[in-house]
Amino acid sequence: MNFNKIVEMNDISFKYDRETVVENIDLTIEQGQFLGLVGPNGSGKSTLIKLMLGIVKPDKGDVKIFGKPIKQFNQWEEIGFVSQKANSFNSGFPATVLEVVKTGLVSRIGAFKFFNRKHKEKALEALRTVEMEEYANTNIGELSGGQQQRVFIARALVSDPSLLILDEPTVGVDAKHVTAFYDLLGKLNQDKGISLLMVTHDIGTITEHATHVVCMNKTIHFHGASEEYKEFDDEDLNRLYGHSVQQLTHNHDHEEIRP
Ligand SMILES: Nc1ncnc2c1ncn2[C@@H]1O[C@H](COP(=O)(O)OP(=O)(O)OP(=O)(O)O)[C@@H](O)[C@H]1O
Repeated sequence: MNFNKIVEMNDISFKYDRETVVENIDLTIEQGQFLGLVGPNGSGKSTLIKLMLGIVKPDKGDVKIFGKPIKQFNQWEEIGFVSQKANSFNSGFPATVLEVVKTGLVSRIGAFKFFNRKHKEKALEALRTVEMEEYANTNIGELSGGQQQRVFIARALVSDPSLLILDEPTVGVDAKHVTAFYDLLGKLNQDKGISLLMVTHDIGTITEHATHVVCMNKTIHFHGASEEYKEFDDEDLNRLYGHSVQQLTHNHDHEEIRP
């Protein structure tokens, strides 16, 4: 879609019950950006995404998607979303990879319409992009976590989104496949022109790949170019977050600990 600002969040606050978990957030995602969203556990990252997708409504502030107030926005095929738990199908799940990817077209063609040959081609093309075409007829549950994650990216890509949002996509992905996964994201961003927002705890790796980094802990403490973030020393980071940067780390075994 031809509008430079994909997402605009203006002075957003949100609370579950009585606890405010997102406070006074201003955030814009522009076409072409690859944003890494980092912050400690429970800092509101997933909630921020829910606010962006209209899954929860802010108590204060407004969200615009492609310049339209979120309430009026209805072209949701423009925003692809891969959730944290996408790669957790067990081996008995009765759907092939191709069938899973085709469900990504439902918002475009309607839930009760039939898939045709064109849709199959689209799904195969998305699988080619993530280098999983050869598994089209394999049951999704037979794939590894990393392979399943690629399939879910294909499902999000099949409707040609402008922005792909990924919530901790490397959790459960074998460490040796994480590099290839980032290469895939780089290809989507640079070759296909898809904007990316990725939630991660892997600060070291994300700053190597993303164009921009957003650090949040209820509110945004830093939003700028990855290059700028990489210049920070421990003291700068402690000042940014108001506490030790160690609190930014997570206990996933395969993830890096330090920026
Ligand atoms: N549905 C809910 N009802 C009540 N509180 C919630 C709900 N979802 C999240 N929270 C709380 O809101 C806060 C922010 O949670 P959120 O999941 O957005 O953080 P996060 O940064 O994504 O965390 P993590 O890195 O652990 O995934 C946490 O304190 C969490 O316990």
